[in-house]
Amino acid sequence: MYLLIERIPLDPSRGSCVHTENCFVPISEIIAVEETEFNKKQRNIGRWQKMAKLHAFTVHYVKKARNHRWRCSAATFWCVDEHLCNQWTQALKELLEMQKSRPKQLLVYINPFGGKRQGKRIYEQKVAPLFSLASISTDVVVTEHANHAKDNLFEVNIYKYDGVVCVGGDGMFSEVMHGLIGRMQKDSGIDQNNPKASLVQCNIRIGIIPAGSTDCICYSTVGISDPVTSALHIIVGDCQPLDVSSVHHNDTFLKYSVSLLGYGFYGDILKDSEKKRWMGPMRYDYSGFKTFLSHHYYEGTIAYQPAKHTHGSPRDKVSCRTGCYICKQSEKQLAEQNKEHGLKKEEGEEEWKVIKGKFLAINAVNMSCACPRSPKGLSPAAHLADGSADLILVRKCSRFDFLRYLVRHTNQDDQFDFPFVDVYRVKCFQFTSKLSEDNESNVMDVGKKRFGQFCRDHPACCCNIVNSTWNCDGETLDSSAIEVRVHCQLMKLFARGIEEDCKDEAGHSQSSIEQLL
Ligand SMILES: Nc1ncnc2c1ncn2[C@@H]1O[C@H](COP(=O)(O)OP(=O)(O)OP(=O)(O)O)[C@@H](O)[C@H]1O
Ligand SMILES: CCCCCCCCCCCCC/C=C/[C@@H](O)[C@H](CO)NC(=O)CCCCC
Ligand SMILES: [Ca+2]
Repeated sequence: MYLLIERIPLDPSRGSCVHTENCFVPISEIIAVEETEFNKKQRNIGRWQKMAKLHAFTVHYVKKARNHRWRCSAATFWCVDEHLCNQWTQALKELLEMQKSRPKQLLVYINPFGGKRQGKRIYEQKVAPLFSLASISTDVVVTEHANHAKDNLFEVNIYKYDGVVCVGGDGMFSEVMHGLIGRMQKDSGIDQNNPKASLVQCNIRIGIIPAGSTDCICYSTVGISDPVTSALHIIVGDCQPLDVSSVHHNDTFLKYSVSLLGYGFYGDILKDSEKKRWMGPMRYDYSGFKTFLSHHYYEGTIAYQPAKHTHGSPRDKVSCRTGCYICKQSEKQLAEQNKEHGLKKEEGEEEWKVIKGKFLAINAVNMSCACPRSPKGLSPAAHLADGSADLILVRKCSRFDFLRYLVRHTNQDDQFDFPFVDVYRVKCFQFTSKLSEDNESNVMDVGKKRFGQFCRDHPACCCNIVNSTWNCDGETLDSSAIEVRVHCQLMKLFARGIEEDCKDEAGHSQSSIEQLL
């Protein structure tokens, strides 16, 4: 159902400078309806001036602008008949009440130190007024230390909320996600340390108000990193399911990941950049440049099981978009497989592919990982909710070739069209570094551990005999040997995926409005 809003010049004698503009607003994209005090002095109401009393109501609605940006716009409708005005207000309010997916009560966590340290200001100035306009009540926690939000989610009555909002970057989102998923498993008696456990889906949606350094999860699921746009997606009650990878080492749970699990290049950048947090988002440019120059590669073995249930491929030219067909099909396919065979049997039966090599980077991404630095992301055709991850292996190559590969993160060219880059769509994988293989196979050879940082045989070859670290959504992992499994649609966001290109509708008039339906 739509509301047609037609803006017409109120004063025909001045009509030349006030243009007519029509738009259809789906009821689902109305933010609020308010009774309005109509103040004659504020407006030149022309032909209406002689009338005694005007009654008015205002509809606040989502206005879609360029590049997936949403803004809150308003249209005031007025007439002389008070009863008619009340009927309209009432009818629209009832329609809004029927939008059951809209949140009424939210738990908000603000990281005051994420990104440029603007989280608190962004929430107070840009988001809180919109929540209040939409009659959403909130409990707000400004975090005092790392893991505050995560620990808090194990203590509060989460079931009284329609969603949890995090104001911060990917690290803050990760905290809230760990809190929510961990809490759900605890309440259902599921042991997270079991890598084969069937995890319980988390139906409490998370909203991300971007205020971090990369904001990759927000950008990849909404199409823009913009606090007002994200607040509006929360208000209208959008829902985007999301795949989550669990990461284990030797039957011990390490972390969940939704964006990038990166070893080598992205792990090294993260490790170096953590020491430079005071630089803010610039730390990634500094550490990125340094890591690029160091050109370290790492030896190891990867074993993976291909994601046969999904129709897509990482080399597809089409991307995951709102209402994605591939995500829906993959979910159905997985559910059927699990019903027929049971998870353990099915996984046990399928073959593992094994790859040994020297790698500059190993990137496993559950989503495109698009962000302002890389608008198409590390795997442009990755899907948000298809139960698979794209495993990208960048083998040892020259600095120049690696630079060519990195430049393709930022332009339209195919990132996988290089002889030293391979990409696979997988449902699970394991990685062991050469160093840990050697240590395991020859634990008595303590001499190996005593070498300095670089390869003894080839001091200038950049072959690192220490391990790199895994970058797990912007947090480092303690272990280099890991076992990863994708859990299809384990959680949900207040988002709708990236919408197909919508035309630019920016630049509406602020003139008064007459109701036409
Ligand atoms: N009050 C706090 N003091 C210190 N650290 C905090 C606090 N609240 C949260 N954190 C931690 O700060 C880390 C980084 O935060 P956040 O992700 O918001 O910003 P960022 O790292 O700049 O951005 P991005 O993750 O997008 O690169 C998170 O891992 C979170 O655990
Ligand atoms: C010569 C031009 C070369 C330009 C290369 C630019 C490449 C940019 C790619 C960015 C990919 C981001 C992937 C997302 C990772 C997040 O989970 C993580 C947490 O926020 N961010 C980083 O690790 C921060 C990673 C930042 C890397 C710079
Ligand atoms: Ca996926």
